[in-house]
Amino acid sequence: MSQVHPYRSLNVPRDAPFELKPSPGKGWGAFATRRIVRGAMILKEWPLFIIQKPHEEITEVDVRKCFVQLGPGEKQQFMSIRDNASTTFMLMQHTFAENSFLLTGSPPTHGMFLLHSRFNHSCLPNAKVPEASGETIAIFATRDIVAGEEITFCYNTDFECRTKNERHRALRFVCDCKACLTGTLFQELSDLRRRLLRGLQYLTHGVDLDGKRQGSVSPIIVDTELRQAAENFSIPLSVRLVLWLLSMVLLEEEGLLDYLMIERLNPSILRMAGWFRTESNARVAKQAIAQDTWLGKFGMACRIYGLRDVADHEVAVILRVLQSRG
Ligand SMILES: C[S@@+](CC[C@H](N)C(=O)[O-])C[C@H]1O[C@@H](n2cnc3c(N)ncnc32)[C@H](O)[C@@H]1O
Repeated sequence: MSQVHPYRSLNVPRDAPFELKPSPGKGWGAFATRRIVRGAMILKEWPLFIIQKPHEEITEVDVRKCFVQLGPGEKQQFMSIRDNASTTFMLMQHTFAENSFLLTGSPPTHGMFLLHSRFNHSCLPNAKVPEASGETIAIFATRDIVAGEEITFCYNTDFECRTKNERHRALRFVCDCKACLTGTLFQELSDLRRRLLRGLQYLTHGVDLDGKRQGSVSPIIVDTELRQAAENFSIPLSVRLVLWLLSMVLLEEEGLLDYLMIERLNPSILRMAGWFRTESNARVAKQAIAQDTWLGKFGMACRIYGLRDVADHEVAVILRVLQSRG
């Protein structure tokens, strides 16, 4: 008689729109049992326990201290978690590291989430786990998901600016999503788009993804003058608006511009469009924002690309102050 897999003992809520089952090449995963519409919450979960420490400082002793305080059923659930559904973890510290999520707050807090950590990764996911602002985390559908489809989210927050090789190095496993399939046109374009997005992020934020100025190894912005303009925020407002809108176009083409990302980025774009003080620029910026599509907004904003604005100096000063405050 075949043995029941330990994951069968995990408490998936009865009304949850997914089931756990094997996902070829990825251990187990979560699969939709019915249609899930974009924006729907798929699962909200409380942690089994939390540890208030930076990730790299969490030790075996820390995890064991939490483990001994669990009830018998909870202990059994913790012990059921496998390394990619097959082998048991050698150390509890490893179980925690692979199956925990960062919760916002200070000091940094990590929670052990038994169900959220059963969802596999994709660089082109159909769901997202937004930054948590409390003890719970939740996963939301970022597009319509059909019954039977695997539900995935992206494990890292900056992957939209990382090429396939960079992503695989960070993941330590090989993803086989559409953006990772070597030898395809989509994959080649995906790498180009994500590399370009990293450059655009540098130009608009004045720092790289890690919040630091670029080093001399593998520079993102090669042109020294342009790099310095980015770093001291002296890029004109008209250029800044076009760069932001180009980022939105590229994210959309890549299939990453979900409603949560729009909610996060759009306020900055709207604010920026309202900063113009040269009347002709302000008019075009307003027209750009009024367009229905990101490509339309970008195309319209290009009409003022490179033009100076009365607000340029003031904007540079504000952005420098904001950056110095972190
Ligand atoms: C947090 S677990 C996810 C659930 C896991 N598949 C399981 O069976 O318990 C993360 C591990 O799942 C596997 N995995 C997740 N996404 C994957 C993907 N896109 N391709 C291959 N393996 C993946 C990797 O082994 C990874 O270390």
